[in-house]
Amino acid sequence: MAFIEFDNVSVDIPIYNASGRSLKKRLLQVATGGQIASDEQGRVVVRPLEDLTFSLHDGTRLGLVGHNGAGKSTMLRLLSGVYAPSEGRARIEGEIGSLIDISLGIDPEASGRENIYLRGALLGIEKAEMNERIDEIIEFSELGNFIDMPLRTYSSGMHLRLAFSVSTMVRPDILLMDEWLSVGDQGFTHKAEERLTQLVQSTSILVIASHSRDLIMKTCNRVLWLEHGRIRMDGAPEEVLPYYFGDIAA
Ligand SMILES: Nc1ncnc2c1ncn2[C@@H]1O[C@H](COP(=O)(O)OP(=O)(O)OP(=O)(O)O)[C@@H](O)[C@H]1O
Repeated sequence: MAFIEFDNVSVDIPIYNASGRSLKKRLLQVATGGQIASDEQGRVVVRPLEDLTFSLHDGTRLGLVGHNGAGKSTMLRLLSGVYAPSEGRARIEGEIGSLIDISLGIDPEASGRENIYLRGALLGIEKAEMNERIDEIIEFSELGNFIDMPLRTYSSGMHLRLAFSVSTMVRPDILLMDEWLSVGDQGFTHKAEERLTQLVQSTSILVIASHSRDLIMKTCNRVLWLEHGRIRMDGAPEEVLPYYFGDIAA
C-alpha cells in the first residue's frame, strides 16, 4: 500500500549569493511565482511551496497544474527527497521512482553498458539484478554494437534511448513524472509509449506535472492546481481543468 500525506507543508530555499543589498532589495520588490522574503538573519529566502495539506492513496493519478513558477517542479523534488519540508510534515509510504531528469548521472566517457550499471545503481538496483536484466535493457535500447562505445559518440536520440531503457525498468509504488516522456524516432516512440503506459498502469500512485490538458484528461483522475506555491483547487480533472484553463471564470 502506498500513500502520501502532507500536513501544512512549506518549503523554504535560502539564496546564499543574493546577499548584496541592492539585489536583495530588488528581489524583494519583484513579483515572481515564488514568494520572496528575508529570514531573521537577513538572508533572502524563496518559499516555492506554502502550507500544503492533501493526501494521496493507492490508485491516485495526480496531475499537477499551475503557471510557470507555481511550484510544480519543487513539489516533485520534495516528493523525490531532494528537498525536505521546512515546516509541516510529509509522510510518504512506498518506493518512489522518478522519471524526472532521466539522463542524470550519465557519464559521457563511459560506454553505454557501463552507463546502464551507473544509472541502475542510482535507481537503487543491485548489481546481481542488473546482470540479469542488462540484455533485456540493451535489446530494448536497440543500440546494437554502440552499447560498448563511449556515450560521447552517441547522437542525442541514442543517448535518450539508453536513458529511457534503463530508467523505465523499475516498478515503483509511486511514480513521479515531469511531462510525458517522448523519445526516439517513430518506431522507438511507439515502443517507448507502450512501456510508459504499462509502467504508469502498474504503479500505485502517479504524480505528473503537465501543461497539457489532453494528457491530464487521458492519464489523471485528480488534479492539484498550484498558484504561487499554494493549492488553488483540488479535485477531479473535469471539475478543476475548466477553471484552470479559463472555460469558467475562477
Ligand atoms: N533552487 C531554487 N532556488 C531559488 N528559487 C527557486 C529554486 N527552485 C525553485 N525556485 C523558485 O520557486 C518557484 C517555483 O518554481 P518551480 O520550478 O517549482 O515552478 P514550476 O511550477 O515547476 O514552473 P514551470 O512550469 O516553469 O516549470 C519559482 O518562483 C522559482 O523561481
